[in-house]
Amino acid sequence: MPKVLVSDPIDQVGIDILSQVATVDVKTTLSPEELIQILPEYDAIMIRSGTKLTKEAIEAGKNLKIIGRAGVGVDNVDVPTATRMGIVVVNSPEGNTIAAAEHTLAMMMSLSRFIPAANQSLKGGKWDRKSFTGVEVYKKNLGILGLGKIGSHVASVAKSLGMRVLAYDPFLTAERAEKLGVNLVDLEILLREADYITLHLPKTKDTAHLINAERIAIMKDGVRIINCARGGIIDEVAIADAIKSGKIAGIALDVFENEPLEADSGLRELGDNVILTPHLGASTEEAQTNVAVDVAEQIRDVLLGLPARSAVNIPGLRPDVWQKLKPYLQLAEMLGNLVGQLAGGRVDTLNVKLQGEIANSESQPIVVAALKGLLSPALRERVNFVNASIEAKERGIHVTETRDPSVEDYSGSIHLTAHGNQGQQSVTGALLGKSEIRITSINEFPINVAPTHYMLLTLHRDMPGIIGRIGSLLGNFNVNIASMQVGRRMVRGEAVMVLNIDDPLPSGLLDEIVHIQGVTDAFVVKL
Ligand SMILES: NC(=O)c1ccc[n+]([C@@H]2O[C@H](COP(=O)([O-])OP(=O)(O)OC[C@H]3O[C@@H](n4cnc5c(N)ncnc54)[C@H](O)[C@@H]3O)[C@@H](O)[C@H]2O)c1
Ligand SMILES: O=C(O)CC[C@@H](O)C(=O)O
Repeated sequence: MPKVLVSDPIDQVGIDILSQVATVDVKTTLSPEELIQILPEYDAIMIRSGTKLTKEAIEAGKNLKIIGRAGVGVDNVDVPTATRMGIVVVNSPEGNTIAAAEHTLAMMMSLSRFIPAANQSLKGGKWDRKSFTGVEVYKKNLGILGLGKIGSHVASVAKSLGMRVLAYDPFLTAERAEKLGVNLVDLEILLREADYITLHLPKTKDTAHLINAERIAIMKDGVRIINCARGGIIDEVAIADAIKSGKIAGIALDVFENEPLEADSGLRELGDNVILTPHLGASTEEAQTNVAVDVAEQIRDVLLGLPARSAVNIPGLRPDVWQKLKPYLQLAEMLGNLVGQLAGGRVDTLNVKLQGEIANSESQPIVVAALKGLLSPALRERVNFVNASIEAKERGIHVTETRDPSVEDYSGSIHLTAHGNQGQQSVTGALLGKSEIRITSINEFPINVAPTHYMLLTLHRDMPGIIGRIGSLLGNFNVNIASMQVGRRMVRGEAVMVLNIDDPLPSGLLDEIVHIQGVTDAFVVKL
């Protein structure tokens, strides 16, 4: 049984799913050192935002196949290291959308009506109504930074509260914003016009300290800010200063530059107009069930050899799409392996052409499969679907993609062309029925060969006697031929022969074959 480590509190439903296929250890109080010490034992790890999977931790996880993040943000995972090590990283992109949006709205209302402070005051024995006169959100401007899943839900609720919604999101189309009934504006306009500003974007090098002293200075006096996205998008020192000066009327933070927030953080000292929650955006029963199921199912599937539906470092495939593409992925991998062996030396460019019924399919997984096949003779089990693209890039292999739906020889086929330091080679493959793989051309010579473990390929002149001579040579060396195919474009022109052989070719025999008169080249292929 594979072993899965659950290192943050996860809903029991997730543990039950994992237990169907693995031994599950739940250890939620590990120090970073303890984590590094035990990670080599595990095939998978499931985390929330508490566990930090640093480069060092991931490198210690020598047997890890998958990292499951029960939530959206993967900023606590060193994804490039995982990718380099061929570890799939999956998340739950939608499981906690509503929870985070509702927490944001609750923060906005709490800021407007001083609910936490009024509650504290009343429980402290007072009946103070004067200190807690709030403001209405009705007819106010809400500025949303990042109009993705959470931002969009906040926008639609805010509109129904009678707010005017402005959004800044450089990656969003004007059509999408219009459909949401939101005014898409420049950052500066949003900062100048908003009465409330809420953040819903990822933390990247471009968004770090996006809200800083300079940008606070151009905001309306009395603005209220909410951050339920990620700590560090706001400069905490700058907002604390702006609260103290009265420039900002209120701020509600669910996320912090350092989590857990330091016990002596200055933010804890600020007044009633500052509301702090300990990263609770995703903490609803419903969201925790959603993310646990979503991620546990993906870990279970990957441990069973199935694809993940929302991997962040490989193309995620829906099960129905995967069922359809699976035989083509196997075909692409075999063809990549074949064309790489024919190319012999270094490959600089690989063209992947999707033909017939798959011409309009998602190409990325097929390209990745072809690259995995291409690199597998050199990298063996070190290359997989996760790191094939990176490994190819690091080796300077440039990938191009083309599509031709008009090719109708087979229902769907894949054509690969590899250019390298030893020239150009091309292969085509198709499926017979639903899943039987056939090689249907080599260097544009039509053939129809079922690939086998050992194959001998020759390029030769189509003339009497050549095939017999090659056959006798193999017989002399006790190599058994299982089947044979010849492809040619014209009688007595150039031809290709593919022999499926039962045994590996003894050393020196290939050289003898190449020296037969009329043979221009010969290759031994091991698939
Ligand atoms: N507090 C919590 O517990 C909690 C829960 C869930 C999600 N989150 C966080 O909330 C954030 C949003 O999550 P989501 O699911 O809506 O993500 P999403 O990917 O659906 O949306 C993010 C949006 O940000 C936009 N964006 C990216 N860079 C930007 C930039 N420089 N300026 C403006 N917009 C930019 C993107 O175009 C996208 O539309 C993430 O940081 C996520 O980690 C927090
Ligand atoms: O794990 C959590 O509770 C927080 C999750 C949240 O930050 C996310 O990005 O999905």
